[in-house]
Amino acid sequence: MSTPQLVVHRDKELMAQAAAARLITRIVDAQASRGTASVVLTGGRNGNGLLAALAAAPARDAIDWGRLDLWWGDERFLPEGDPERNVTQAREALLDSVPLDPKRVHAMPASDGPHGADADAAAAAYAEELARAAGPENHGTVPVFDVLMLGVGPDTHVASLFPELPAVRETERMVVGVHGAPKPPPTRVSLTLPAIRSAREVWLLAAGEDKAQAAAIALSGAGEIQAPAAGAYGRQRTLWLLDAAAASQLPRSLYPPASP
Ligand SMILES: O=C1O[C@H](COP(=O)(O)O)[C@@H](O)[C@H](O)[C@H]1O
Repeated sequence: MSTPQLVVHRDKELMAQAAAARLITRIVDAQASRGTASVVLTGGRNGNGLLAALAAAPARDAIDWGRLDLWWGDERFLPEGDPERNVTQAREALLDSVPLDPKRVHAMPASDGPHGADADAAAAAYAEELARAAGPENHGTVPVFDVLMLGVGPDTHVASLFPELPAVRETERMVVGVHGAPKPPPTRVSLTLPAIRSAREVWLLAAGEDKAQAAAIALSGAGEIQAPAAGAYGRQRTLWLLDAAAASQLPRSLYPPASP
């Protein structure tokens, strides 16, 4: 488990631009050392803000897009092309404008896909896809992702792991169907905490006043069942990327306010 590090930016626009720059560097470094890179995307406002900032960054051309694997931390279980699906929003924000290898874009199944409306079967299929991509060093379960990004919900949810729901208690499976989510749509597919923790780096994104309480709770020693964001950490690094509004309720010991 890596201890969370905090980076606080002035506002959400700067946070998105700085996080995009950080992601470019991380991908380029991984491709230089291992030939490929793997990134897990998040849905939500902050995740999509980062992708849009990446799309606008001239340095995006430093990435070898054909040697990048993209995965998702969660998906809203809706028909293909639904505007609320995380992959639809990611395509619009960035993916449609860069030369990715379609075979390396690992979207989670849709509710009108091969598994029909069975979110549990869709989750099992995604777990198999992850297992096929995992090398022997990963013990055959999930790849060691270079960067896994998570938006933090106002209720401390990450991916589609909501407080107290069964998905956040999962310790064996890497991907689960989520039923009865408090945020629409109620049916989702999500990586579990053990899958999230297989990443080298986990980045949690939180911008805006509505995230301030969630960040304060998750970073103040809350349990992961009550505050799923508290259980999200990477093997080598756990990075919270915040804007000043989201950091405004953090204890002084974690983030001292700016001097007058
Ligand atoms: O529904 C979801 O919400 C969270 C957080 O989204 P935000 O808009 O409050 O930042 C997101 O991380 C997750 O991927 C998504 O499915």
